[in-house]
Amino acid sequence: MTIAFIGPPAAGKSRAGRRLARRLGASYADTDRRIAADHGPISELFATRGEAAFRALERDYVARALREVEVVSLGGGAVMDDATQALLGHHTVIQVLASPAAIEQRISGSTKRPLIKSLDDWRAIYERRREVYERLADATFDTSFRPMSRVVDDIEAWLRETNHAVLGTARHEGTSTI
Ligand SMILES: Nc1ncnc2c1ncn2[C@@H]1O[C@H](COP(=O)(O)OP(=O)(O)OP(=O)(O)O)[C@@H](O)[C@H]1O
Ligand SMILES: O=C(O)C1=C[C@@H](O)[C@@H](O)[C@H](O)C1
Ligand SMILES: [Mg+2]
Repeated sequence: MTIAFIGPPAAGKSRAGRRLARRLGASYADTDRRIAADHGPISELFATRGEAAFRALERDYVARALREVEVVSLGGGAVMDDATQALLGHHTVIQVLASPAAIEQRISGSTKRPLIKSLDDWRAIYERRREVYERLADATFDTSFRPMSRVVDDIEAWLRETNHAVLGTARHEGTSTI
């Protein structure tokens, strides 16, 4: 059973997922990174092939990552796909969130997100997707204004409470502070 990180843009899906996997010695993938490695930057994909083509690619990359690795960070919009929603029902889904004030700092000056040019864009997207993120999530962790290592401490503690299978299968390095 894979652990999938979901949440709005810049919430911390990639950082939290990567860190958790490193700490657990678990296999990891970031679907945005995999798509970009194979097809070029996502902003260019949006510009040249359009969002619909990106979403079709994304669906396949998400399905493959959920089969292949123990921890996966999804793109922010991946959960809006019906097939992806159905697949996620068979996995452990962790939502990460951050406050608008934290998001504002993170997105300022960044051009890598084609759908987010301002905090208002972010708010509108989050409000549109909020119900879906909440419905799919097994647990939610706030990443605003705190070190990611502390966030990952909380996630690891939750996995222990729920006796998650990844703790038995991954090469666990319990005392690491990565
Ligand atoms: N806890 C944190 N404290 C400060 N900055 C953070 C924290 N978490 C993430 N960031 C910053 O926020 C940005 C987004 O983080 P990350 O890429 O992990 O988010 P994401 O949810 O994967 O976003 P994306 O929509 O790009 O996939 C990064 O620039 C990162 O440096
Ligand atoms: O929220 C979204 O729709 C997106 C988020 C990013 O992770 C990328 O997947 C892409 O920029 C689209
Ligand atoms: Mg990411």
